[in-house]
Amino acid sequence: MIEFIGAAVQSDDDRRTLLHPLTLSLAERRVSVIGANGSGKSTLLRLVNGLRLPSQGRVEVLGQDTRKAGGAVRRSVGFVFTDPLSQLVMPTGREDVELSLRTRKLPAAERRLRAGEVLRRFGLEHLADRSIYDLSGGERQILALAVVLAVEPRILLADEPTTLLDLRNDTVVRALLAGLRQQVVFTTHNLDFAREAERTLVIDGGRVVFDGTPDDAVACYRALSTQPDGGPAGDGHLLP
Ligand SMILES: Nc1ncnc2c1ncn2[C@@H]1O[C@H](COP(=O)(O)OP(=O)(O)OP(=O)(O)O)[C@@H](O)[C@H]1O
Repeated sequence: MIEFIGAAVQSDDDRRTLLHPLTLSLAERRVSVIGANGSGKSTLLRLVNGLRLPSQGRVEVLGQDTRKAGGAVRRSVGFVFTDPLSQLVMPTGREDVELSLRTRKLPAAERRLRAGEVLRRFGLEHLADRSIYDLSGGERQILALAVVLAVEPRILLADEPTTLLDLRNDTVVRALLAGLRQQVVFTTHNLDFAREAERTLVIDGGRVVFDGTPDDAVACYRALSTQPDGGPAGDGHLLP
């Protein structure tokens, strides 16, 4: 369960509101977040794992305040970035998975064993000892997911996880995310992918302007995108 309680974000110089005060709870297993470039989608995701702290209000994840219990929140919440190279820090995939498992304080031999299991589960074993720079964008994206999921976070945040992928890898990553038992909150510009969620938020100018079913949310987003003053459509829950 993720709870925003009057949570708002100001820019670092305090001159812009990046996210207006937001109060809502997310308990669904799949939640998508859509909206124009720069509308605040990543900002909202970053609030959930404490990468960003709210300027006012608070965010609670699994009952823990991201400000007061940042470490515990980050242990429960995995984050996959759009660009996998921004989070793959070791020369090879195997080392990256092993590094991720270090946070679980396992002995080295067990880490190596577990890393092998994870790489096998994600179909990456044959690539595990190659330089990450020799992998394709899709292979890197799946590896980044494996690295994050190796420690079995209870919630996964994925920021445009399919943006860099071709059709085949897009299908692979979407199927992988669909099969996870974790709660997954993802941002995307792919409206078909957004529809695979149970609930969709539409963000516009730093405000969650619509919260409802994916189909209604997509209709709302289309209306916003085509008419300068287009309003939300459908039966979803409008937020002030
Ligand atoms: N630290 C910061 N200081 C000032 N402005 C910021 C900061 N971080 C983000 N922004 C701005 O906040 C706005 C929202 O950014 P955010 O990355 O959340 O958008 P987004 O909806 O994820 O966009 P995209 O679809 O392009 O990835 C943007 O205008 C961005 O430039």
